[in-house]
Amino acid sequence: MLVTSGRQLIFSVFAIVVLALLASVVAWYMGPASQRILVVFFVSLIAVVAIGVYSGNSGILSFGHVSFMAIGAYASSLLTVPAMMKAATLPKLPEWLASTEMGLLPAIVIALLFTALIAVVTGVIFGKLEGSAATIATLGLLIITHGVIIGWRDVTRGSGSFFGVPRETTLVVAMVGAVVALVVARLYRDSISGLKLRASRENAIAASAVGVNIRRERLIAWVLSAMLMALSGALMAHFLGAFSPKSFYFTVTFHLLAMLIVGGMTTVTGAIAGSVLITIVTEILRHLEGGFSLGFIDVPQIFGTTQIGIALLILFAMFKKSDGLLGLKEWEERLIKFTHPAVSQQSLGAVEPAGFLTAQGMTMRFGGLTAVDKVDFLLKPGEIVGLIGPNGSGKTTLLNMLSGVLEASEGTFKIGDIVLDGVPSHFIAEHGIARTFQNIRLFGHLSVYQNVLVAALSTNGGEHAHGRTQSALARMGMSQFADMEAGTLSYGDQRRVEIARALACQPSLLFLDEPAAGMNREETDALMDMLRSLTKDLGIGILLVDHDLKLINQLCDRISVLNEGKLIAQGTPAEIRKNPAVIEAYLGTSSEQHQ
Ligand SMILES: Nc1ncnc2c1ncn2[C@@H]1O[C@H](COP(=O)(O)OP(=O)(O)OP(=O)(O)O)[C@@H](O)[C@H]1O
Repeated sequence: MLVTSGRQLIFSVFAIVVLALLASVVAWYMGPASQRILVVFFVSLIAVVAIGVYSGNSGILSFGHVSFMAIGAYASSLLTVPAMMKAATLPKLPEWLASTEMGLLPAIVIALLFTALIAVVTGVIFGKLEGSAATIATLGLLIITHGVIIGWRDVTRGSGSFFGVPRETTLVVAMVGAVVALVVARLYRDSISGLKLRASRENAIAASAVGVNIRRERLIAWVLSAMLMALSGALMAHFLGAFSPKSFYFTVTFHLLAMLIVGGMTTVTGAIAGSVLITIVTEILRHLEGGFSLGFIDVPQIFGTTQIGIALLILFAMFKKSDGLLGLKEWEERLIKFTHPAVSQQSLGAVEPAGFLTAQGMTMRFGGLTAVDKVDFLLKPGEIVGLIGPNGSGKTTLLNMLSGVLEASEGTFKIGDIVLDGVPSHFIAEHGIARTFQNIRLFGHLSVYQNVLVAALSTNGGEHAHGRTQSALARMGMSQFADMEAGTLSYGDQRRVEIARALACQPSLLFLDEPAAGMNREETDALMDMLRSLTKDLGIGILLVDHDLKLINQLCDRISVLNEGKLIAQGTPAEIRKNPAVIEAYLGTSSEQHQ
């Protein structure tokens, strides 16, 4: 299922096809040299968008994708090289492979499936890593694959040239391959999976907290991009007719990443622009590399001019346009307004009868510091419980444990009968607990609508996702901001979007970490009315962390008080106001002044 307007996609696909056809016709008229350049461009473009599918959407730069290109090249070549040639050049091949002689299309299909298999295995392993650790792991993949290819002589001819590959990648074949890859990448970007992955790139903790299973989404992108890389590798092999392990190593990795980084990693438009630019620059510099004359001065041969030129372009992009020349939006997203589907709004009440949240002995240690110490806690649907305490008393840490953002050092907690100890936060969101964050965690470069839609799509099986999204935005008074980039909103509006996003999960329990921070008195009062209506109309239970004691006193049915990680009091606002331990630890000498 797609999450963008059909009009944008139709324009995008139309433009891709027209541009590819136009370029092919022009190259056809210009002769064989231009055709060769265009074939290499198309095949490289497939690889660039392929890396973009994973790196652009997940935000994890991959140095290892060229491995899949190599696997595609060797696999499809082994399946297509004539049996006689294999008998002469690869005498130790297993019999079934030695006698196999396929056409290009079936060979590519099998090569892609084989690559997908390897990608599933490596993706599951790498999925455990985050950020730069994941990037370094992909570098390891490149080096290991290269080593395996060199070492597996009986099948690959080791470091020698693998030749005799049928040259079947014509201009038309390369063009069709590129169009397919571009359309797949474009559709993936605005698929449900693509949107969830882009949300996780913006903020992984928040994405998980609204129900996104980040590992699963990364794996999907990894496998899809690996298959596109294999397509590129296979087409390259069948264009060159001969290649070696060196053809799929650092140099090509550098070129492809340069195209992606310079153009813009997150969009298909950026991948195309970067590929065009780097191809043109490479062609120009290749001609100049051997030395040239400016008329009054002869410039001598400078070894590595092309690489230096490309590296300078990367540096320029990093300094001046860190999101790439084309930025973070597709061209059609800039030109064509997204119209939200007209759907009936949905109730935001929990689908299933909600259970109590019960927590016992919750403890969190950070090294020698015990931030939360054996805290018991209860939250029922339909009630509002305040959690207060001086700065650093452990409120946010407790909330993080109960929402799966942090794994407790000790203690157990459950919603209804479902034990939630040690489960990831997307699992907790799927079981009816939604939250907001003290330091706002929106998906800054996604629209307000997309921010909320991600949550709706990731919970309750994604049912009526647009209806829930529109209901949540309407309830928070944010419908008119739906198309704005979330990161551009004012502080107070961002907090409202965060609450709308949490509501779209149809939670039975809602944790709010300082929701009134950054709001003026009027806005805070409006927020109070809204929170009351959530408990009254929808039966949602709210856990409210805030330093605004007026808000807490007026709104909460019960209050729990933490001090230095320990629960020092629980009771109604009236009881808490009179509690001597609270007065001493938190309220100072007089409780009245805080009412
Ligand atoms: N990831 C962490 N690593 C180490 N120490 C941490 C971490 N998170 C919190 N702490 C420490 O745990 C203690 C409790 O912090 P926490 O943020 O939960 O308090 P809080 O009551 O929410 O404070 P505030 O009202 O200022 O938000 C503090 O001493 C804090 O420095």
